[in-house]
Amino acid sequence: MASQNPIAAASAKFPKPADRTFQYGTAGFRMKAALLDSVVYRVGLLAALRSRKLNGQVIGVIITASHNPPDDNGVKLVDPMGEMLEQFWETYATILANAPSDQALVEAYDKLTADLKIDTAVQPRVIFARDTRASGLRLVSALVAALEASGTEYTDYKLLTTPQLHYITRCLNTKGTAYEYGEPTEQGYYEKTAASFKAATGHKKFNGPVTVDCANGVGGPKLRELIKYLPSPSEGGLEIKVVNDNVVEPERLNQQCGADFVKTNQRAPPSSHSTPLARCASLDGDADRLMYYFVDSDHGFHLLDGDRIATLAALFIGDLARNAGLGEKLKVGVVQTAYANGASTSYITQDLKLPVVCTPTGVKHLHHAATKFDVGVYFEANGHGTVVFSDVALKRINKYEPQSPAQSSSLNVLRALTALINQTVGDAFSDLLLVELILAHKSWGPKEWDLTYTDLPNRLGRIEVADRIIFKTTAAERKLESPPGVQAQIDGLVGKYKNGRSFARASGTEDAVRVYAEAATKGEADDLAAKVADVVKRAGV
Ligand SMILES: CC(=O)N[C@H]1[C@@H](OP(=O)(O)O)O[C@H](CO)[C@@H](O)[C@@H]1O
Ligand SMILES: [Mg+2]
Repeated sequence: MASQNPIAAASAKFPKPADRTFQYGTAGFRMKAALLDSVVYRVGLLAALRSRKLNGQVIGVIITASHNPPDDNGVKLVDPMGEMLEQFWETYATILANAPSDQALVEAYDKLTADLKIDTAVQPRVIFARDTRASGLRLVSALVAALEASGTEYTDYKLLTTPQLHYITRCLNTKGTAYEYGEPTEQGYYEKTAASFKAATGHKKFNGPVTVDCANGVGGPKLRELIKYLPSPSEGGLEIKVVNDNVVEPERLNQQCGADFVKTNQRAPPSSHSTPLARCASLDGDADRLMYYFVDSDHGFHLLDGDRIATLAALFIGDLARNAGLGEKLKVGVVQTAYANGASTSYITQDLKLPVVCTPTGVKHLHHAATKFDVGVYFEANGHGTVVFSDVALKRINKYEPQSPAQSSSLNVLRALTALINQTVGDAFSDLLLVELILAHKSWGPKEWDLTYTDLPNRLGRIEVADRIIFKTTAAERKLESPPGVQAQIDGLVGKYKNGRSFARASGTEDAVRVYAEAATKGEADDLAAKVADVVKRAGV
């Protein structure tokens, strides 16, 4: 009988809103927190199934809505190696989330168990954490109800940044193997990060402090914690000034601050009192994105976004590999999306002479493409990214016998970087420390970094249409194949602008079509974006 089934009984406490259809998208499930209880309950069930299917490996669940407003929330699953949930399982998540009743949910759960040949004797294991949103605790209780109803062993890591939970998931699943990733605790994360940062920095000097805007999210308290493990400024360590770290008033999360504010508005948070050439950085609400910026007395605000972090990392790691004597043996490549500034792509191919791959939007696509290189540097322009080292690359780096003191010192830095950089997912903390140590090694300020190439002026717009699904893309989202004829119109417009490039695609996270345009001048980029937007509007009615 349905009422005796523990899954149905617990589900009754988290009824699905009848008028809603949910979709596990690019960022998991994300929406107004008030709508999310049934979804989180069902994601808990899916986590149990996934862990059972993978022989009891630990699955991570993170409750966060990243850069979204404070009254949103979201939930995402983390696979055993700390990667995003395998794409095929997104469909199963969507099936469970949309089962119309408690009984239908049990049937869907049982059907998945049977179809996927899941051994019900396997003990599932799940870990979870949340960001600082007010709704987090309530949603945790829905998750716990699912884990208990499905007989899952679980650990609540309470408040963590998203990348910390990815790190711990990988640590737990690699413990005792040749690929052991680290201590599966928050403290283990700080210790590994701090030790490798110290080793990679050596005796290099930091030129003044970096101010970090924490979006009033979980990054604030966690960055303060990390700082305790880093060498202090009086010992020659990096001075990190933490700002926008108010988590006592959760309604301030991502408000007038944070990485998304800075990227979208192309200006510093109003609370910033930065002096010329001082390094500033902004995290997003779950600390997996990072933006840098500075002001100078001549030109005002300069944004150093994900493209800049990618190019800086690729430049530095390419040089290190060559100087260590591993230049031929480590193929470094960069992965971007169509939103990367065209000037960054030219800089990577023409100046750094490294290959660039363009993938569709969404970190999972970039991450996957990056693993095809020995050293794959991937970043979205919005500041989410990391560097992944293949197993072969790690072996080469660890086994290589340096032939000179110069090779030895480069090799040591490279080895330290493989530990510093969070290989599971973009991590604003390890990316921040990576940028800082590169600037210290090069004796660069933000201005020298900015001068490596000049961004093409660009414009990103958002257009609401009746049905965005009709906008179908090809060529890693750079061309529209439907509606018919629209791409030809866009090509016609682009051809009229010097250095013009533009594309339109349906957003995966919002009910809108995004239009991106770049051109030789700001005026032309705006003009091109407006004309392409008109084409999209006409096609979208
Ligand atoms: C132009 C842009 O910034 N798009 C973002 C946004 O995706 P859309 O599919 O464009 O809505 O959200 C994704 C998830 O956070 C992020 O990966 C991506 O970079
Ligand atoms: Mg985020």
